[in-house]
Amino acid sequence: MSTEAPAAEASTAVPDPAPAPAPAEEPVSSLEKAQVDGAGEVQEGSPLTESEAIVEVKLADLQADPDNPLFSAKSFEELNLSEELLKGIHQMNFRKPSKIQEKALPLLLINPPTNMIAQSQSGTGKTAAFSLNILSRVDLSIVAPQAVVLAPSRELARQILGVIETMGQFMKGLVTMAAIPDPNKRNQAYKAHVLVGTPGTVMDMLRRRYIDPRNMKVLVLDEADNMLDQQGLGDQCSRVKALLPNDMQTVLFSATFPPKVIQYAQRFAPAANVLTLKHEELTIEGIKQLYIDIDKDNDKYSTLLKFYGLMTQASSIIFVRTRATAQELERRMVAEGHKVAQLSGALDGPERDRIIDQFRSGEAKVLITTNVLARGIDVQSVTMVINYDIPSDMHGNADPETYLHRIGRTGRFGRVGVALSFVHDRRSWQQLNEIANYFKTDLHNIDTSDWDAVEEMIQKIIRSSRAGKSTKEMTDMITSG
Ligand SMILES: Nc1ncnc2c1ncn2[C@@H]1O[C@H](COP(=O)(O)OP(=O)(O)OP(=O)(O)O)[C@@H](O)[C@H]1O
Repeated sequence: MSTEAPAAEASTAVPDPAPAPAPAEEPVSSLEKAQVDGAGEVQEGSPLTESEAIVEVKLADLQADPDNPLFSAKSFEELNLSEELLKGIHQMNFRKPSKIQEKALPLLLINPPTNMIAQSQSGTGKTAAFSLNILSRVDLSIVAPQAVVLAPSRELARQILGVIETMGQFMKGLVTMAAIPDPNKRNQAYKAHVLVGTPGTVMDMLRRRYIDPRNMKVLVLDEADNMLDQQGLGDQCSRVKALLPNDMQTVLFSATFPPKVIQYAQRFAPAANVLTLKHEELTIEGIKQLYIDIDKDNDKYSTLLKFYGLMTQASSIIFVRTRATAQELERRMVAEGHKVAQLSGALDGPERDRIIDQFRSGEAKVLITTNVLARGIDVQSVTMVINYDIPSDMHGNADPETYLHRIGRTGRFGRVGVALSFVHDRRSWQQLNEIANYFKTDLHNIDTSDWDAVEEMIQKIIRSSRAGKSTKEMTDMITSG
């Protein structure tokens, strides 16, 4: 009986089916399956080719601005990385480290290894920071697990695995494996240097001795606040840690560390170097945050349809609260001839893999999903995020952290994006206000009296690059729409 924690989504629908006993994956590259953004692969025929080129050029400006989270004073060459890793980074088209990479890496690479708790805005390259540490510490002559990364969803685990494989492609003999639920593969030893998985599967595999803990050196929790704060996931992470050697380097990364979690995080990773940010510093300037005031709940759907044309210009994600809403929206939109895909924890693993891969490849441009994909998913072509339901907790209180992670699916590493939130009643209005106050950020109302103007304004944002533009200039651009 597997113990995978339920996905972080409101479950008015069926609970997660109990996944089959955890499965080992073939130790083959999952690169064919997982797109790895930043790997320098040309997206042939992609409508984004032009804007990708603009981002390349403008990135240099952003990385030269000390106030920008992408800024760095150093080069990758100065960060004490091996030749193989520098080649991997070069292959991924990374020119300069971001602030978090520049700050975290020297501390992570110090010997004896030190724990770390690190926070940095969404889309600023945290994955590369912890992956470079792992790959620097792996001894290739021992083919046994030496590092394990835990992530809250199978999609994120597969994505991180893809990044590690691309980054480590010049390390001869490197073997990596995913530890995520897969009913077709079971009772198989994890003979790999690096594992990336979901906490329940990793826990099961350690308990059943398919993962040998004896050579383990590094434990990473990505989206650590979420993993430690969620009841099921938190327990599983603690159990994994208890089954690993005591002297593991424990590394916790996230864009958000609410105060109530940080103390627990410090117990989980004792004596850690801590890099944190104020919540006012967390919003990304390149994400234009808009909201639309809808009179009646019933009009939400017809309002959504008005944005369909904009949604399909590049890629978009529509976030809803429950699986049932996700399914319902998909059904209605498909019935009306729109091309949309839907992913929630109600689907089985292979189906989820198929859908996220379709979305990454651009085959599906509009994805309807729940909070299960709110965190970590990196698809550079996402220019629009729609909060069809404002993120809230089980008591109906605003959930600013989830809002930040959701909107952070766009505006990745210097790109521009639009985040549009639907407000339809007093409660959703209060929730959005709370979120705006929490981050001390301005949200702009969309004037629905002239849809052509709305469309033109959003088009302008999607096409523009924020490089060199101050917040004020960007704000003027929106308000002058
Ligand atoms: N130094 C760099 N130069 C250029 N691109 C980079 C660099 N570091 C990372 N990237 C790219 O930036 C994107 C975002 O990186 P990543 O997914 O690691 O962000 P993150 O900080 O983990 O975000 P989130 O908080 O949403 O999980 C990826 O496409 C990655 O390839």
